[in-house]
Amino acid sequence: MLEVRDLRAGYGATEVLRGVSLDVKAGEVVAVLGSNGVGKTTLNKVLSGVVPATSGTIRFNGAALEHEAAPAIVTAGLIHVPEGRKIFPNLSVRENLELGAYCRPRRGRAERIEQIYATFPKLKQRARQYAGTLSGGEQQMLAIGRGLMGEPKLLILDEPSLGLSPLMVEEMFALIARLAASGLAIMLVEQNVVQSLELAGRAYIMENGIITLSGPASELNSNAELKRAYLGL
Ligand SMILES: Nc1ncnc2c1ncn2[C@@H]1O[C@H](COP(=O)(O)OP(=O)(O)OP(=O)(O)O)[C@@H](O)[C@H]1O
Repeated sequence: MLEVRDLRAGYGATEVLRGVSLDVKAGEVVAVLGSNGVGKTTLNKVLSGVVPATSGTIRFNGAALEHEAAPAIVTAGLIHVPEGRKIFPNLSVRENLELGAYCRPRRGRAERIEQIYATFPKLKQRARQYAGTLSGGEQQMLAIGRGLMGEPKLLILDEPSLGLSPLMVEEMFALIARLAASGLAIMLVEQNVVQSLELAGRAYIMENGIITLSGPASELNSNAELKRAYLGL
């Protein structure tokens, strides 16, 4: 579904991605793991058309996306739920959800919102509240719900567990597992290594702008030496 080859990008003279290659197949959960500052968020921003690639290719369901702008990428079904949620605090929960569908036809939008409410009952309870009044966990759910409103074929989740209480982290991973069970392809970019490896089918480990290791998540999870060497666990 997603095929990234030798992707390079950065900010000004600073190259952050130094030739990243990875794949996500239909229906797969793929974890991209790595410590602070290795370039995970930059990768997500390039994949979603926010930061331009300097070279390399991004193919999504056969279409070349490396030169496309964000709206075309969203329309193609590659949707990024950003780190830090980036909800609109002064809009209501429902308005935030509606904005997630801006690339989709109006028809069917109300039904889609009802589907999101069925997945996230708390968002229904708070539909008319300002999004800024939600708890951190609820805001993360809203950000994911807003992403789902765009009808993703592949959902990129950037650090969905960041800043949440341990209980909320459990809830968040359970939610991601439910989304994956529905057949949605997910690229999970996380620092929460153990839970991500338990959920994902495959994983990539990123260090200093390149992928240094990849393989079945269960293999990485059961190899203490690899975890120590690559993930500092
Ligand atoms: N807008 C920017 N301008 C200049 N440098 C940036 C910018 N955004 C990120 N960087 C730098 O790029 C490098 C990679 O950052 P990035 O956010 O992609 O890493 P990350 O792996 O997602 O880390 P984190 O988990 O902390 O978000 C860092 O050195 C960071 O300082």
